[in-house]
Amino acid sequence: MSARTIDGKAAAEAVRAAVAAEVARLSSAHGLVPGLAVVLVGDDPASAVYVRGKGKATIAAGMRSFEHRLPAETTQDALLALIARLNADPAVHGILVQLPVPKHIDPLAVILAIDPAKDVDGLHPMNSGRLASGLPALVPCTPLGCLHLAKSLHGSLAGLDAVVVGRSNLVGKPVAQLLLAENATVTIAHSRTRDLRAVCRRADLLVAAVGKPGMIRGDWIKPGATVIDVGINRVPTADGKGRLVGDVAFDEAVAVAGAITPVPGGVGPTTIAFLLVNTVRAACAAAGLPTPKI
Ligand SMILES: Nc1nc(=O)c2c([nH]1)NC[C@@H]1CN(c3ccc(C(=O)N[C@@H](CCC(=O)O)C(=O)O)cc3)C=[N+]21
Repeated sequence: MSARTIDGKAAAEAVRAAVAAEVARLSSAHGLVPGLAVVLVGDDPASAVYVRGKGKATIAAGMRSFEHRLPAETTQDALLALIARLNADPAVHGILVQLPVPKHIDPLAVILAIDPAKDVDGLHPMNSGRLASGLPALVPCTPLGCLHLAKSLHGSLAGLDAVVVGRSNLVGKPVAQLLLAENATVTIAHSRTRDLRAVCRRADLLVAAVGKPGMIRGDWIKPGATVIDVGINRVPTADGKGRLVGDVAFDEAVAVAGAITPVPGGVGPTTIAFLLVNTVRAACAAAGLPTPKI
């Protein structure tokens, strides 16, 4: 038996179409054009690709895109000064500073400098705390994408055994909070978890967010389980170009799982789609309009 491959690209396209429709409505009914500022410090080529992808998707949805590419030697003070300007700019509703930042910059200082109302990455402790407390919050985009894919497959997640492998502030912890809010029974596993294979094998829904290519093997998966692979790892190939693989050994897992997200074409495209959703939500909140239903 072979698992169903979940089409993240199609799911993302549907979300982006809904965003574009909502943006058109906001613009004609309220003169509100949501704006997203993306800040990239340094010239990491992989990061530059994401920034370009985000900029294109933002324009295609009818929103404004503000890109700030700063040299790698930019000081922390200069970056904080830019964030202060973006916080004060009424045309900017969402701010995303691409991570990682160069070593001489403290990422926490950057995250704390962003106005929580514009924090479309959901990394400010105000937003992560609100999420954990069950209050309205801006939630990180990758976890929103994971939840969207899991819910479109399962409908209700209530009572499912969900195992999240990875405990980052950007993915592991918020995805666990979202699953808990959907009434799943949630285990957060990580590199120090004893018998990780046995823990993973209990999962009806397995979310892999560790950043280690192919670490989750076929025999770690309960037959018929849903597997959401968040890993985006570039591994070398003979032609020198490299290719993207997830944290799950896909060829093994596909023979065991009930449904699985591929890499690329799984969670990645939904991340960008929910970045647009978060920007529209932030814009509506700033304008005193109700949260849109997307
Ligand atoms: N503050 C911050 N927030 C982030 O959300 C953030 C970040 N920093 N730093 C880098 C990572 C990485 N990331 C990706 C988003 C989409 C794809 C994506 O769309 N990937 C495509 C393929 C892209 C390709 O082929 O190169 C896919 O999986 O199908 C990948 C990676 C967001 N990140």
